[in-house]
Amino acid sequence: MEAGLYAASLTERVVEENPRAVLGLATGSTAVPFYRALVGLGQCGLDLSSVVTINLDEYIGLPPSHVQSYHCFMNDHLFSHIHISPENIYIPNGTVEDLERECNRYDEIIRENPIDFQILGIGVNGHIGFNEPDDLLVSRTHVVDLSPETICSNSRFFNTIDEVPRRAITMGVQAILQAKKIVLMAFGKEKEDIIGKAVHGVVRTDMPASILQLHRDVTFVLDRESAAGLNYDSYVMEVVR
Ligand SMILES: N[C@@H]1[C@@H](O)[C@H](O)[C@@H](COP(=O)(O)O)O[C@@H]1O
Repeated sequence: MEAGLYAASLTERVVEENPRAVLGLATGSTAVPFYRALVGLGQCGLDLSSVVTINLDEYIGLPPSHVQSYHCFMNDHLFSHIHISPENIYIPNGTVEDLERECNRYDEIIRENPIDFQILGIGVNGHIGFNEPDDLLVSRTHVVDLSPETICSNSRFFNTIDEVPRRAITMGVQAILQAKKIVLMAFGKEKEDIIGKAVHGVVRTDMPASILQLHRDVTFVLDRESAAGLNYDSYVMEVVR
């Protein structure tokens, strides 16, 4: 089965059980096939009109109209293709003056809308959302200085590396861990090492995704390349990118 479709079918089950489910959403190239499949399921009758969506993160300084903002990504890949009311869509606003207030506002939204289903990608350095490797992990929504690895990795979406924002607002690890179900998607050779560490390694704040080992319901949707370091053959259903 195609990986994006597999992840989307897990979402479908949640939405069929609860049409008002709260979906925690991610951006990044890994998520693109997931959204394509979800839009396809929507066209085949899956009713997404009452779901609430809460995105993980947004760059600071990019207006929603900027082509590389996560607002724009979500509109392009999902929201413009499904029927969903705009008041049910939450994405941090990285253009406000008072960022601390925005973080508090976002935590209040998450508190009022506990996440049923969280989609995650993973950064090349093991970040989830924009929770970067550090001496500590922050539980609440916060402003983060992006690491040099993340800036370098995400520069592929910008004309020059200087255009990549240096800071972002991200949901903290508490909201992620409180999601009832988590699906992390990762593809390609460049994710093999971090997937090995996230799944089998010790739980460390300098490998943020390893904290998912503390959650009771996480599904990793991987291709052969990203899963090459794991010994889970008998547990893994074959998916293709
Ligand atoms: N903040 C996002 C993450 O949420 C995402 O997981 C990561 C992976 O991106 P990609 O899927 O393009 O490798 O990209 C960004 O940094």
